[in-house]
Formats: sequence, structure tokens, C-alpha cells
Amino acid sequence: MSEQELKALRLRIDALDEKVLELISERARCAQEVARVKMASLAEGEVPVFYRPEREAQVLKRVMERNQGPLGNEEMARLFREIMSSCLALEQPLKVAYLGPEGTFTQAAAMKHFGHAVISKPMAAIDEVFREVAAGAVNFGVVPVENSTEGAVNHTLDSFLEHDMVICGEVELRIHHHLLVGENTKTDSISRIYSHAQSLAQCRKWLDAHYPNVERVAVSSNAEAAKRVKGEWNSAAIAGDMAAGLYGLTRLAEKIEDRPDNSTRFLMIGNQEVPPTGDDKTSIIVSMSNKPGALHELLVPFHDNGIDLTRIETRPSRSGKWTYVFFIDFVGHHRDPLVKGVLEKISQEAVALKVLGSYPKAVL
Ligand SMILES: C=C(O[C@@H]1C=C(C(=O)O)C=C[C@H]1O)C(=O)O
Repeated sequence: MSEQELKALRLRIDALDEKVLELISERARCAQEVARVKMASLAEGEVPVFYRPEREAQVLKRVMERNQGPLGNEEMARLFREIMSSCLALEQPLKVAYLGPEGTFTQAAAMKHFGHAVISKPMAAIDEVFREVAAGAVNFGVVPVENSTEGAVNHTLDSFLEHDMVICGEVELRIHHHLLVGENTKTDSISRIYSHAQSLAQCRKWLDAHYPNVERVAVSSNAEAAKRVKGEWNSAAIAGDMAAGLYGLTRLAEKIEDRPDNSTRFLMIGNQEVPPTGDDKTSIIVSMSNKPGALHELLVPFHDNGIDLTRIETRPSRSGKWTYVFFIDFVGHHRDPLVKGVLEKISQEAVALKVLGSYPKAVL
């Protein structure tokens, strides 16, 4: 390509950037106007709600539907995600607590869902994320809930039994694990591998094949594992991209998860009910009396009404030995007439039924 051609193209890009800049600024001014209208229409003593997850889901979907390429739908939506995040921060920056420390996949999930213009706060444990939201110190919390290889994150499910929380969103993240070492690590004499128990389990076969006799040490998070190896000579960590970058570690092996589609689903928890978007999911907790056919009775109304169950999980109820609660996710919003009918039917048979929340299906 000639210098001339290149110069002309760069001039075109400069001109387009000017337009993009002007349009983004116009959009941001519009969002400021939205904030003004929201404030003006408040009743006496009412707290304004700036963040509207149902609206954001619709904006992203529209972008993906209209996108003509050459950028892919996900890539385009990711750019718009960040624009919205910055626009919302002009209205009011969101405060978000997540399972830390910095560099966890939960932090990456928080950024994927809310964008980077939030004030984020790492917490040491899942339960602390719940408590931080309950105390009103942050607007939302982000916690992992299930992994496609390893199943439920029990701490999260159990925390829902102890706290009154509303689920306001979900996000799915592809999880790639790497074997990481620090600059002082003697790579031929690794005697210990640190990671979160979930991550060790997600890489079990790879570890059995490559490091069968090395001690596997479970720590509170894979970011914590990454932090530890920095100062140790004979240890490695299993963690993801964010932690590797944050602690300046070298990758001895990449993408060592046993299943290539290894993904984790995260939930956004808060106090805000989310209105229907037309493409929603609902999560409930149900406890049934311990009698024959109880689970069947619970499932029949879903089947009869053609409601798609996406997940069912059983946990000890904590209120009696050998009694259980069911965590159920299904497609639909609790305000949909069909879903309302199903929930009424179940509550007639159940010992207890709690709707944890209805929220837009993950867009990204
Ligand atoms: C602008 C609004 O407020 C926020 C910002 C949005 C945006 O930038 O598009 C969308 C929803 C809200 O989280 C709105 O409610 O429309």
C-alpha cells in the first residue's frame, strides 16, 4: 500500500473518530437528561434508581440485532457495554462488591456485566459480598453460582438461605486456567500448586497427567494463589489472565482446564426488583415436606405449563437433619401470568417458597 493511500485512510479515520466522539458525548448528555427526569419524577422521600438492568439488556440486544459487521456482535456489544457504563456513571457511579481479591474471575464477571466505570470493592468471602449488599454499603454484589465442569458453588446457594437478596442479573464467563510461576520459581522442582478448590477440580485430569506427585493446596481464590507464588521458589499457581497480569507471572502452560467449554455463571445480587424484558429467567427456593412424590409434585406444574427449567439443585435445608431445599431456575418472569399461576400452584404444596428474583437472560 502506498504512503498516499495510508495517509488518506488515516484522515478518514480521524474524521470518523470526530463524529464518534461527538455522538458519544451527545449520548452522554442524553443520559444526564434521563437522570434529571428521574430525579424530577420522584415522590417525597423516594430514592432514585438510576441503574436499569432491563433497559441495558434491551440496548445491548438491539445493538447485536442491528450490527452488520465487520465487528462481531459480542465485540460490538462489549463496546456499547462500556459506553453505557460510562453514561450511567455520569448519572451515578455504581458501587459493586465482588468475591476478591483483585484479579478473580468474579471481578472479570463484574466488569463484563457492569462495565469498567463502576466503583468495585473486593471482599474476602462470598458471605461478605452478601453482607456488604445487605448493609447497603454497595448497590450490587457479584458471586459465582455454578460451573459447567464442577457444578454448584455451594457457599453461594447457602448464603441465599441466610440473606434476603434479589437477583438482578446473570453473566457467563468462559474460564481459562493457566499454570503460573513467578520469576524466581525453579520450574524443574515445583513441589506445590496453589489454587481455589474449584479450579483445582476443573484441571484435575491435566494435573494428574503432568504433575501427579505435586501437592495441590486449596486457597481462598486463584488470585490469592497467584499472589502467593510471587514470593515462593518451588510453587506454581493455577489462575486466569487477570491474576497473571496483575501479579506479573509467567505462563508455564496455558488453557489447562479439562473441558474446553469450561464456563462459570455469576449472579448480580441487590435489593432492586427488575421489570420484565420479554427474555428473562427466574430463580426460586422451595422446600417441600418429606413425603413420597414431593419432587414430582413440585415439577408437574412447570411441565404442564411448558415452562423450561434451566437448573435444579438440592441443598440441605439447615433447619433439620435430612431435609432439603430445591434451588430452581426457569425461563420467564415472575410477573408473567403463566409463571404466576405455576408459583401459586407450587406454594399450595410447598412448606416454603421464595422468589429470589427475575432478571434478563445474560446478553453477553
Ligand atoms: C439512561 C438511562 O440510565 C442508565 C443508563 C443507560 C444507558 O446509558 O443507556 C441505560 C439504563 C440505565 O442503567 C436510562 O434509564 O435510560
